[in-house]
Amino acid sequence: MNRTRVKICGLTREEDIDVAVAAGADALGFVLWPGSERALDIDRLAHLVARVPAFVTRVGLFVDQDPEFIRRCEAYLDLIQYHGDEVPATCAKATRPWIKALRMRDALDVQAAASDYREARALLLDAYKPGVPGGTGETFDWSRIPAGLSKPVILAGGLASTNVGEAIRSVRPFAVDVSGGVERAKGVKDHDKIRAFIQQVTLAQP
Ligand SMILES: O=C(O)c1ccccc1NCC(=O)[C@H](O)[C@H](O)COP(=O)(O)O
Repeated sequence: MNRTRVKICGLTREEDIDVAVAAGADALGFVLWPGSERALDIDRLAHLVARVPAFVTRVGLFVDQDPEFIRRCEAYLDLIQYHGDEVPATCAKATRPWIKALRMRDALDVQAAASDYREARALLLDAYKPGVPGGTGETFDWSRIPAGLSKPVILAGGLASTNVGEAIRSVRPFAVDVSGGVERAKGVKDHDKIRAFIQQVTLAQP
């Protein structure tokens, strides 16, 4: 069984990046969608990613945005996270590897989505809240995740140090993704919460 990877999302500050890296984060998420309170512009993205060491994945998060803008951001990113209603053909415009976030609304057929988004490197499964594309801080019913999906699962939505161990034991995801659960305010990470979260992931390994 592989170690569960950890992505810390919604980073906006240098010191939070340093703590996440030192604590063992595998991937760091940067929100490039201007509707978010955690949003960065491209200059700030360039500045922040300059301190990310080799072998830590720089992930850019977009919500139904102009492919040209995404293209310009790609210079600073290793992986694209599509977090809106992008169809597979739109996702395929990226020149970087990409993942697709799926919000777990009742009607969603996860198996069908896994085959539709066949070029995705993973599916990020997140809570569904009408009118909010992501970063809701809410969990969803993990039992809705089908076994044997053809894509690696990145589990997101309302995770924190208090529930991530249970989440890993019940879902066995490829990775877990957290934003609000390691914050003290939107875009301002709590360093103790980051360390506690990654410690609980480590403790949950079989
Ligand atoms: O963080 C945002 O503001 C955001 C805005 C629009 C789409 C997605 C957004 N964030 C996604 C994430 O931070 C995570 O991938 C995931 O949704 C987990 O968030 P949380 O429930 O806060 O841990």
